[in-house]
Amino acid sequence: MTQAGIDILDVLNQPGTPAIEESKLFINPPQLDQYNTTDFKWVHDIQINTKYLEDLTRQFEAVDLSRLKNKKSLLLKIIEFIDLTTLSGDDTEAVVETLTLKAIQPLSEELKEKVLHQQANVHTAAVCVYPARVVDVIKVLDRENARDDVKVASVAAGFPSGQYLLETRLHEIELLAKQKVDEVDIVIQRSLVLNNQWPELFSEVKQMKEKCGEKIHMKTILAVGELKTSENIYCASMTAMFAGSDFIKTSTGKEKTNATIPAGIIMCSAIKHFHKLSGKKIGLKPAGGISTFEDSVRWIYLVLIMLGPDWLNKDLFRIGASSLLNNILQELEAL
Ligand SMILES: O=C[C@H](O)COP(=O)(O)O
Repeated sequence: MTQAGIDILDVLNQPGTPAIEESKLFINPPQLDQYNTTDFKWVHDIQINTKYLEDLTRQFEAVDLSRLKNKKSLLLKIIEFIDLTTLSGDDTEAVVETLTLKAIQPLSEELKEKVLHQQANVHTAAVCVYPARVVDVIKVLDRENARDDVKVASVAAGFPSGQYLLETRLHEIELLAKQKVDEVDIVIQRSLVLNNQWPELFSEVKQMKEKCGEKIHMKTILAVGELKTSENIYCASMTAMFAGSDFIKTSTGKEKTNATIPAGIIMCSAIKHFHKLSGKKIGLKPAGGISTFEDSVRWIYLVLIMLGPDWLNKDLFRIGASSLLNNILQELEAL
């Protein structure tokens, strides 16, 4: 991309925009009408065209995003996409209080004056914590009268490994539902993918969604860095969506490899296929290692190109991140 001042929503028509021929992502075009959640035979026909995936990844990574116009509104938009996260063993009530206040009011008075003028305040989409810290988030949101502004999200289902008995994992979600969280980020048991136990994966995720009910949005973390193949990422994405996930999420942030562009391409393709099949729009949440403006814009751009502008709202797109917000604030200060 060589022109100066290109709006993110104009990039579709710019030279240098990756021209996606989605069917080329697969060696044989996926037979969507064969997909089912009973015998899962279709899984064996999925074969990703690695060379095309590499080409596309290169194209996405080569796009020059440094000349985007209206950086300020893009930075503010990114704040609204963030699930502001702390997932540490040493999280305390005080740590979570500070984080939640930051989610409610990320901009200092001075910065607000500088960049927002008379506009309404900006918040992050959610605060995301371990189950034991949910109570701390709710306490602050209630006290600040901000329960409608920022969602309460908890990781669950034996996060981050998923290596707990199903009964324990389901019970954890049940307890979170009683605490009235808005969103639950469950993690799958990777062994079910690695051993091709697709009906079992479907059944587990479905039971988890049943514990969430309709009101609680369930984001399913695939831990793509541990799924070994692109085919597994695609099939796990489809299975999670068939099982009722409202979002699919790349990573816990604890794997050696977290959110990557090739995984994002495959997940977007699965979301597109699921939309074609069911008419339902499922959200995407890249998470893990996303810490800069450039990282975030690249994901926004990927979603825009692969899924279209309809997906660029916080009901369908989130960025899970612990350190991104501070960097975005620094970028705003530097404007
Ligand atoms: O879900 C969110 C991730 O755990 C955050 O990962 P991060 O600490 O690399 O930003």
